[in-house]
Amino acid sequence: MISGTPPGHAPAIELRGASKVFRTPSGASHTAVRDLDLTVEQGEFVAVVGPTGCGKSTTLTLVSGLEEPTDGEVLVGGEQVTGIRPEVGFVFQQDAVFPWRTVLSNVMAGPRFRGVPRAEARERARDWLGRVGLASFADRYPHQLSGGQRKRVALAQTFVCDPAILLMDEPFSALDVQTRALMSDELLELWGGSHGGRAASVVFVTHDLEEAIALADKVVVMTAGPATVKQVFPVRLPRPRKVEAVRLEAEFVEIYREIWSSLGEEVRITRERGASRVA
Ligand SMILES: Nc1ncnc2c1ncn2[C@@H]1O[C@H](COP(=O)(O)OP(=O)(O)OP(=O)(O)O)[C@@H](O)[C@H]1O
Repeated sequence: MISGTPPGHAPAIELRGASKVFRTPSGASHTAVRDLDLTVEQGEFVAVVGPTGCGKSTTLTLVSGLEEPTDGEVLVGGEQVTGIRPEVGFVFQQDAVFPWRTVLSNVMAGPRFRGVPRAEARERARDWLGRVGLASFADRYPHQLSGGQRKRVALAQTFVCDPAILLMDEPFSALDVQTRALMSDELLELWGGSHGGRAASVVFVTHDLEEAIALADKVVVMTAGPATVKQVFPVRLPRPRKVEAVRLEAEFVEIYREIWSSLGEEVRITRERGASRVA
């Protein structure tokens, strides 16, 4: 797996002084993201943590092209983002599966939508179903699967489109702790073999600091809303990693402590604001 942006190449993602102001139904304006600078190098796995409601999802929607920044710039591969781009894949908390389609048909849907001939789409879908351990579930419907299996379908659906960039918004938060650890390991394996073996560039939003450290090359701590980058922590734990094992390493515990003291402060600010609003 090759990671990092080669000289002369643009980073995978760049946000430069990006801000997003929403208009609320009452007509007031709400700044969700303010003056945010963030760079994700090619092949880099970046985890984003921050207090609830600070603007993490909004940051992802700016990169995805679903929303435009009110100010500043958002670039993907050195180009201004003006809409949804084919090389960007998403995995969200809710599974984006079609309930009336079989697992195979769900995984084929992305390539078919992109004009891949049916036979080739089927072959690629079967290949990815094999890689996520669901080869024998191809004919099932989503409601006949467990939460973890549905999440695997969602991963296969995303990776089958060979994304250069992967945006993940709390993808495993609905899963139990054990399944979550398993899925994190699987994600790391799939990521290593993604995008023709060059590894996709990932932005992974999570509330779980352990998950963030176990997965990422760097952890970005956001401020209490409006979101801006407070601090960036490189995670130099060796790869390949197994999340359950890596958690026990002294270096992991050390970096956890450091990031938590940075993040905890923002969580406290957010809580105090909430309390003063209630009061
Ligand atoms: N379309 C919208 N219109 C108005 N306000 C919005 C809109 N989308 C988000 N917001 C507000 O912007 C802020 C940031 O929301 P966002 O979903 O980005 O936070 P988050 O950090 O992802 O939250 P959480 O951790 O709880 O998932 C919140 O106060 C939210 O209410």
